[in-house]
Amino acid sequence: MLGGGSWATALTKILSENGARVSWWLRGKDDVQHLRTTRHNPRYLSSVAFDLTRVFPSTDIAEVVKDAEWVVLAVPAAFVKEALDKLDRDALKGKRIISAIKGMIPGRNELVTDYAMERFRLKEGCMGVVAGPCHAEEVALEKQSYLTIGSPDVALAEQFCQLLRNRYVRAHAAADLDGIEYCAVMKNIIALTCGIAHGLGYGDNFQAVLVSNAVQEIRRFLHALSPEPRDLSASAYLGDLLVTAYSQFSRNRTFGSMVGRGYSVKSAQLEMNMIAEGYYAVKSIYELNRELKVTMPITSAAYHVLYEKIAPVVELEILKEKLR
Ligand SMILES: NC(=O)c1ccc[n+]([C@@H]2O[C@H](COP(=O)([O-])OP(=O)(O)OC[C@H]3O[C@@H](n4cnc5c(N)ncnc54)[C@H](O)[C@@H]3O)[C@@H](O)[C@H]2O)c1
Repeated sequence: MLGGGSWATALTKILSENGARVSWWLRGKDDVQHLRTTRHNPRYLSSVAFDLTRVFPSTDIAEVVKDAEWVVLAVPAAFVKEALDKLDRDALKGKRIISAIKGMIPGRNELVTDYAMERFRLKEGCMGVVAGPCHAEEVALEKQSYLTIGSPDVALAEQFCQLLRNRYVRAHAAADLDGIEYCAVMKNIIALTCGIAHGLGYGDNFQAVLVSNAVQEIRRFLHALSPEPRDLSASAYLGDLLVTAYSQFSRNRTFGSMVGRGYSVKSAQLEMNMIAEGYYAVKSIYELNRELKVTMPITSAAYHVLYEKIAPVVELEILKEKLR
């Protein structure tokens, strides 16, 4: 498991409680020491106690990966390149890689799976993504949750599902890796925009229209990039969009709401101790769309507010006219 945040902590809980041995890379020495002595991650989901006969925290990423059958990437997208670049180019050879990251590599506007495949010379069939409407906080509380594992190799996806299934986690396999991964990136942009609207005082009526228009925006974008048939009403797509747009645990929505209420981007980021992936996703998707030229009013509005310092109130007035 690579990553020390909430999602890495939640996935380590699920996998280790199901009997897997989990070597776990965390960046901070103090966090590793704390885990080894108290069995708890001090920073994220700190109520979860780990069984240290099955969970092995370490700051040595090469050592963690060395004997692993599966490698799960759960570092925020903004830092995944930095983390993976610590590894030798052959370090992931012969392993099965699952990305649990819902974001793109900043500056490269590349999906995490595409970057990993290129960096480690992997074949597409050895990678998968974890998606679905699932917040780490609810995993910690063992609330009923659903995950979708997307991989062009559906057998590999199904093997990972078997490692995840338990009393409160249902998991199923799907073949649409690109569609699921892009949708997971885009739903964060939508949640962030819902937050901006909420922060400005728009209500539930407006948010419902925003989210329905978002489904159409995602459909157009996915069709332009990867026009395979897919059912966007499935929980890996629509479910994930809904939970991120509406949940109290959605940090993208919280971040957007702070911006809508007048915080600068910097001060909103400083105040949250967590990463709002949508901030980076907006830039990647907006830049990718410069070539694709898909009509994307919601992504454009978020971009103008976050990167061109257009006042949220002005941008939402413009967006309002474009929604149906
Ligand atoms: N939290 C969830 O419920 C959830 C659910 C599904 C997917 N995800 C995805 O999982 C990924 C990880 O998110 P999270 O929620 O665990 O993050 P988080 O905000 O909970 O944790 C942030 C982590 O990033 C680390 N970090 C900060 N600066 C770093 C750096 N320079 N280099 C390396 N690491 C650094 C921090 O130490 C911390 O471990 C994201 O792509 C997110 O979209 C999260």
